[in-house]
Amino acid sequence: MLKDGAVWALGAMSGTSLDGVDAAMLHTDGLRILDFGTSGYRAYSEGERAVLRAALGRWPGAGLEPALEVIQSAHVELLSQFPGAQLVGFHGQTLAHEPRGRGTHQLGDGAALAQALGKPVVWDFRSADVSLGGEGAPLAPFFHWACARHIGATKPLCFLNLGGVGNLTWVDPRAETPEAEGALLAFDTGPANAPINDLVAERLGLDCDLDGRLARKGRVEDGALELFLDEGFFRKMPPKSLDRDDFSLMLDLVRELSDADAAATMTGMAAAAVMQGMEHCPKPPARVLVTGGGRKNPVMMRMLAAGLDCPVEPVEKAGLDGDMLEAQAFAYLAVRVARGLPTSAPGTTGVAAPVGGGQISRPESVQG
Ligand SMILES: Nc1ncnc2c1ncn2[C@@H]1O[C@H](COP(=O)(O)OP(=O)(O)OP(=O)(O)O)[C@@H](O)[C@H]1O
Ligand SMILES: CC(=O)N[C@H]1[C@@H]2OC[C@@H](O2)[C@@H](O)[C@@H]1O[C@H](C)C(=O)O
Repeated sequence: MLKDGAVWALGAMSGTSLDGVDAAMLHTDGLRILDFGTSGYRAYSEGERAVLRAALGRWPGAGLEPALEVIQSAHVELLSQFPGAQLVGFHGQTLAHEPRGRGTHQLGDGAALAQALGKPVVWDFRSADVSLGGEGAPLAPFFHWACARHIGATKPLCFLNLGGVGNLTWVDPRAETPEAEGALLAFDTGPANAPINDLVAERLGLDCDLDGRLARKGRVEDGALELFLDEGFFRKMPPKSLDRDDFSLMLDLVRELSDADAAATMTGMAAAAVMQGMEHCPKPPARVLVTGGGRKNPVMMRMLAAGLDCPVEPVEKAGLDGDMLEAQAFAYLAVRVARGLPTSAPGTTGVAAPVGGGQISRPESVQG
């Protein structure tokens, strides 16, 4: 276990949108952010993405070797470019997530990665939380607390991650630790970019609706939006989390619409899901800081700004890096695991008591 001192940790995240691996260095003692370091990105090739896509929904077992090979080799390639890292936080690729059912599955072999990099690797961050009754997600909220303190926030604020799935964290920066009662409330809001990506891939062979160019030309179809908001998920109190494809029915709701109207409606659904989620905040936030790829979609940002009564801004407005926040989060969580500190709490995953997820693998030469 690490002593109290700060370390340079390297976090790596392969998100639900399957675009690639993000990696970022963070100097932290597991409580405070002392400094941000360099970062990098390794995109998946078309072929690699197809292999990963084919593995979505799968649980550990035979047949995953090609997908595992993609994850391991992409991570080794990217993470070897950070020789200064003292510890690695390796999220892996979520293939399936059913916290009240079969569990949660992040593909990746932390022991093999530790061996390949010659560094200790913290991995399997979500299982312990799930086995103790938590949702296993979202896990970035403890880092959001550290970010809120780092930027000098004095009033409650929200972090909104618009990735493949959306997740919202309400944080009270006056709390002394992230696990303190009332410090955090976090949950997945609903689908964000994943269904939009799926729509434009299916209809137009595109990766995403870049800059909302398609949605901008369309109009939100209210009937489809209402049917979407009828989903039981939105009435559920937090904590709650989602699998990437839990809302694949969305594609059916827009099937009859033109490409532009379908894109506008799906963008509207992602924004409306966030607005529903905001109603769960214990107190109105002073601002909503948006991270993840969705913050680059001006149509989505405009819809959010129109629907919420506080400023909605990309995290860059507060000096943070919205492309790397999740990778930094897993660097932060890795240090917390190594120091024996919790990484989730009742307010973030619904787990009964604060819990430290993640296991540590060390390369054989430095074992013990
Ligand atoms: N300029 C842009 N215009 C529109 N959408 C964009 C733009 N840039 C990124 N995106 C969307 O953001 C997605 C990537 O977001 P991000 O990297 O936050 O997802 P992720 O980390 O894989 O997901 P998650 O947080 O759910 O694990 C892209 O797949 C795309 O849909
Ligand atoms: C099971 C899983 O991998 N969930 C992801 C996903 O992507 C966004 C949202 O759904 C969030 O719950 C989580 O990721 C972020 C990094 C988190 O744990 O905070």
